[in-house]
Amino acid sequence: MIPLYHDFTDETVLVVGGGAVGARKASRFADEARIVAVSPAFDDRLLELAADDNGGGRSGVDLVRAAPDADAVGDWIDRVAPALVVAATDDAAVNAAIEAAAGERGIMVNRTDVSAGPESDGRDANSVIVPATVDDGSVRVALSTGGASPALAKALRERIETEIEGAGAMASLSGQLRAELKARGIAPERRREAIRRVVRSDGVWKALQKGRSYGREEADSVIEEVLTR
Ligand SMILES: C[C@@]1(CC(=O)O)c2cc3[nH]c(cc4nc(cc5[nH]c(cc(n2)[C@H]1CCC(=O)O)[C@@](C)(CC(=O)O)[C@@H]5CCC(=O)O)C(CC(=O)O)=C4CCC(=O)O)c(CCC(=O)O)c3CC(=O)O
Ligand SMILES: NC(=O)C1=CN([C@@H]2O[C@H](COP(=O)(O)OP(=O)(O)OC[C@H]3O[C@@H](n4cnc5c(N)ncnc54)[C@H](O)[C@@H]3O)[C@@H](O)[C@H]2O)C=CC1
Repeated sequence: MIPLYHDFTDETVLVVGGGAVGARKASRFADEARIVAVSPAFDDRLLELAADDNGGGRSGVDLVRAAPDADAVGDWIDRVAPALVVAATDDAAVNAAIEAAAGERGIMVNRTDVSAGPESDGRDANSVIVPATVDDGSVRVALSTGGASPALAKALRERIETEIEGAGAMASLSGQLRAELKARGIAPERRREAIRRVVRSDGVWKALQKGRSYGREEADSVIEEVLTR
């Protein structure tokens, strides 16, 4: 499995099953995508999500009360035309039918009730795993145990949370600096060396905690040292 980052802006995610798991997945994807959740009953978290989906530039969360059986899930996929389907019912036969119907249509599917494919040595080609994630600004860590232990994915995510603190500010500063060095016409080898030093400098990381201008000052001295050698 190869991890990739996918932008769901302007896309729809169909979540079938409105329990705790369906609610967690819907809430994750609602940051970007329009959500259509289909279920005979909805977790409180999904009801809240749908109620305040007008704020924050979200694309919206639509709740549809229905309980499609295995034969009907294909029609739901055709009607909603999602980029991704999340199979999150507590009915394994329905989840399996969703996976099959999505597969026939070449649509990504996240099956929440199994860790691997039928042969247990892999998932279907279009079957995706939702990783545990940590964000700091534009920096995003995604973590999977290959389905072996979601609880471990969560525990590791909690550890990494403190580890990447400040990475967003560093990404933003070093991104600006590399653009500036390019614009100044600094030779590529020097430029790369300077940026590599900046992102590894404890001094710059520490200074950034005080504020961007302190980080900038510290980074400038690291860069000058490289350029004047
Ligand atoms: C395969 C996968 C499919 C998918 O959903 O994409 C899947 C499958 C299953 N999860 C199960 C259980 C739990 N899942 C969690 C938590 C998370 N599960 C997530 C992802 C994934 N779960 C994918 C693999 C990810 C990987 O590769 O590691 C996370 C990371 C992301 C997210 O869901 O948002 C999120 C943590 C988010 C965070 O906090 O950062 C907890 C912990 C808890 O709740 O405290 C438990 C209980 C403890 C335990 O059982 O481990 C069960 C058994 C159900 C049962 O027993 O009936 C199955 C089915 C099976 O294993 O067969
Ligand atoms: N991937 C993950 O992280 C985890 C996965 N699971 C698995 O995910 C599944 C769901 O877990 P929970 O949300 O805790 O269960 P739940 O029982 O709280 O929710 C299931 C939801 O599916 C709905 N549903 C049932 N039949 C349906 C149909 N035909 N169409 C649409 N909706 C239907 C129910 O009304 C209910 O709202 C379980 O099979 C469980 O094994 C459980 C924990 C974590």
